Amino acid sequence: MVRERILIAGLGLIGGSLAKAFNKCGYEIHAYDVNKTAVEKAIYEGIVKEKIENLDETEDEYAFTFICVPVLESIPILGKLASKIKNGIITDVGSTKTQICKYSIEHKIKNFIGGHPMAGTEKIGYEHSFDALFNGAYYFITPTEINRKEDIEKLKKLLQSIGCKVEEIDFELHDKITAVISHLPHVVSAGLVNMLNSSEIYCKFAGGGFKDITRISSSSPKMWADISVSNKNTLLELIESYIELLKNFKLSLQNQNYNEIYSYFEKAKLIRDKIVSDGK
Ligand SMILES: NC(=O)c1ccc[n+]([C@@H]2O[C@H](COP(=O)([O-])OP(=O)(O)OC[C@H]3O[C@@H](n4cnc5c(N)ncnc54)[C@H](O)[C@@H]3O)[C@@H](O)[C@H]2O)c1
Ligand SMILES: O=C(O)C(=O)C[C@]1(C(=O)O)C=C[C@@H](O)C=C1
Repeated sequence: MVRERILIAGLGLIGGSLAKAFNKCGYEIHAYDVNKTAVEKAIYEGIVKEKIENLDETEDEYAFTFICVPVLESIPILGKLASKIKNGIITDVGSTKTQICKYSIEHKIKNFIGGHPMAGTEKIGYEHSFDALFNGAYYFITPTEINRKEDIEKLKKLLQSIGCKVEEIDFELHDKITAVISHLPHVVSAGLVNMLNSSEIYCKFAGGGFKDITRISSSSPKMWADISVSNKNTLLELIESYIELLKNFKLSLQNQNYNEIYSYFEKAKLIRDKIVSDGK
């Protein structure tokens, strides 16, 4: 029986995890990456069937194509792939959606549907990928007016088949939401680590609390620089709000207003406890 083919462009943590999940479901995976050793390892492991050397020579033979590279690299790759792939669905996994979706509209790429799994880790590269990464995770898709209904349904079904909870959302709203729950937290986490300035005494004694709140700072600098730049305006607004929030806390502390100080922590505890218990 002929297996449906999926092309993965960018075989790192996310591309590799998708490759492993789809391979398990019976798809034939072809992969492209500037890092040839990642693709070779995946072929050796039996996850990937074929290495694509040059995207300019891509055949129009894929039911689905996933672009899984850092967001600023994604648009040129979409441009190349869209000129080759006319039948199958092209999607991406980038953490920001406005730029790539606007590009697809401007260039009338009807078979492109933006996507973004709300699942990941702080690890980088194919060697850290695993097939269960998306199981039970929310997965945003950001269709636009140029997409065909049947393509949207096809992509949804594929993602559901690897355990994702698929949510359709407008691409600009997506970037506003993820700026709050993901992009600003990464900026803040990196800021807390940078506060240590590599000082030996701080690094030596940093304990569970510090490691918990800064786990995500071990993520890829390229990935986060790209995300920050591509969601610049929303992130700038949020940084202003966050500074305001810290200023208010500072004022409460300066005024020794115990009730306000208490409320700051109490409010956070209530919201955070609810997020955790709802997610169970
Ligand atoms: N890591 C996460 O938690 C997470 C979660 C959801 C979405 N994302 C998004 O997924 C995408 C990939 O992130 P990742 O975590 O897999 O990163 P990664 O660094 O693990 O993998 C990226 C892969 O892309 C390859 N690559 C980079 N530029 C390329 C290019 N121009 N052409 C071909 N290959 C190229 C790299 O060699 C690497 O193998 C990013 O857009 C990111 O925003 C990441
Ligand atoms: O768990 C982590 O390490 C992540 O940073 C994952 C995380 C997130 O911020 O929640 C990172 C970026 C994505 O676009 C989606 C998920």
